Amino acid sequence: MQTKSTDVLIIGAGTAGLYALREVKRAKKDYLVVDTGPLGTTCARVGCMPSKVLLQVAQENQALQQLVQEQVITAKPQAINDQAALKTVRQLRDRFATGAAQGAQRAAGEHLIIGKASFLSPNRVQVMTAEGQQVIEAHSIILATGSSPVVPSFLSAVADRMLTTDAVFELEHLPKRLGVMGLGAIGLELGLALARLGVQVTAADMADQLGGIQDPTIAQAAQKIFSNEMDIWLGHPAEVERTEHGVLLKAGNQAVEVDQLLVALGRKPNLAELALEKAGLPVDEKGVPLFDPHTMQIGDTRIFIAGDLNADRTLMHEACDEGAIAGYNASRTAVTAFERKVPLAIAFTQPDIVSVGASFHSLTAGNYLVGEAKANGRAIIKHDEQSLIRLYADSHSGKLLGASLLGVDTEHLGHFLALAIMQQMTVADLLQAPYYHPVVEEQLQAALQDLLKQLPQLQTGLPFGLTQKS
Ligand SMILES: Cc1cc2nc3c(=O)[nH]c(=O)nc-3n(C[C@H](O)[C@H](O)[C@H](O)COP(=O)(O)OP(=O)(O)OC[C@H]3O[C@@H](n4cnc5c(N)ncnc54)[C@H](O)[C@@H]3O)c2cc1C
Ligand SMILES: NC(=O)c1ccc[n+]([C@@H]2O[C@H](COP(=O)([O-])OP(=O)(O)OC[C@H]3O[C@@H](n4cnc5c(N)ncnc54)[C@H](O)[C@@H]3O)[C@@H](O)[C@H]2O)c1
Repeated sequence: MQTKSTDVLIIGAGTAGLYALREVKRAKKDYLVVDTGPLGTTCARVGCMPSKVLLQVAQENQALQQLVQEQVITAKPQAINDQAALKTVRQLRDRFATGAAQGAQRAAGEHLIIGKASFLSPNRVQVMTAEGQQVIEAHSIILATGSSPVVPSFLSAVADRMLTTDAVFELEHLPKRLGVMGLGAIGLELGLALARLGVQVTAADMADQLGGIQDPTIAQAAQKIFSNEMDIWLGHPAEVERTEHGVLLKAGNQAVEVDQLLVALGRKPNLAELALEKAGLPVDEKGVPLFDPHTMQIGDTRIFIAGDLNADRTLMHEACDEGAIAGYNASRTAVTAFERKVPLAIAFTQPDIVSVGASFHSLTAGNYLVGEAKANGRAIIKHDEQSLIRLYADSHSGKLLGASLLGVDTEHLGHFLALAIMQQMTVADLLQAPYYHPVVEEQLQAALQDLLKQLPQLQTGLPFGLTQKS
């Protein structure tokens, strides 16, 4: 059996692992990277990218249908060619995934080992490869093996009619009737995309609000908007039953027969095969190692954990930051604590659902104010009649704390607000920015004015948004 030694071993060559690798190389450390394959990252192969391509194709189809309905286009277009639509999604997906896989191969070069890694002891890992077993001894180890869809065992009865995100982008044809279990970001994005391609979608979530939206006013508005496109059942766990021609999706006292089932019940960290017990790591009740989110270090060990594997901030840009932090610290004796960025989450549902900064549940009653604005002219032009944005500000200082947004193109507003929160800007500061007309950003201006009216201590007596020339 071959034994190799290295400074840093990275397990998992996905987004977090590759960002870690960049820092290890910058520190000029010796390294090895192990991945089971397929390379190409979850984000590009089965995650962020194919889901956004599918949403784009679906929105284009929806826009076309709308023009037909308004008789702007009079010749009825042919029915959607689902095989071609799904092939288009795969073609673009393949471009992203191939690019990512080639990037991983280039970055790791001859230091890449394709195989399954598991611990033998705190600094020794065995790797099962096609050629046999290898043992690697490393001074520091970075764990970045990502996550996989949660599929409860009761679904095995309908396994042949069940899809997860690992399979949905491989479909050759669209089902006529689809059941969606779980209305988090995945269930919502994919349920809406498929509904916009003409699939009859019924989606169930046991939570009382969809998309994990915490702000009750935004949650209610989102439910109203998206219920126009698919049947939404909230508040009861979903169950299934096999039928002669499909699957009976049930929740509470509702039931519907569907042809296929998309399971979007969350993702679980890929911990099981790592044999963490042999590394003697401290873990929580779910078996996830206890780590410091500012250093990515597990306890006081030389083992670091980044990306979806730590089940903390399971988003692509967070995986990049966590990988970079882990790679930086794994390459040095002293560990540096890094500031984490302003929280930002976007579901690309058009109207988008955005949460930025302090979440609604984290606000303290009596210490915050809400500024609200509804759809403006530009939103209405973009067929978004019901958008709603809610900004939260500190009731004493007037600093912006966070926001919950529901509206077309609010992905961009979310970034603007994240920067403002990062800079600790007040409502009055933010109103000093120019707001062009007609743009969706004017909704921010309206919500900020709504806030400033409630903050007499920030008012100068001058017109809102204007300052005296010095
Ligand atoms: C459908 C979908 C849509 C999404 N959309 C978005 C979005 O729009 N925006 C966003 O920010 N996030 C989105 N996400 C989340 C985002 O994709 C993840 O947060 C991110 O990809 C996690 O990266 P990672 O490096 O932790 O994991 P991965 O990229 O999965 O990397 C893990 C790597 O580890 C390897 N591996 C696994 N087990 C082992 C082992 N035992 N030994 C060696 N190697 C192993 C795997 O082969 C893989 O290469 C989406 C996710 C899904 C599923
Ligand atoms: N645009 C984006 O940023 C984006 C898009 C897709 C996915 N993601 C990431 O992928 C991860 C996984 O997404 P997800 O949507 O699968 O997970 P999730 O945890 O966000 O949502 C799962 C949903 O399933 C529901 N659920 C669980 N068990 C149930 C049951 N028995 N019956 C009915 N409902 C049940 C939960 O209430 C929850 O709302 C998320 O953490 C997210 O960060 C992000």
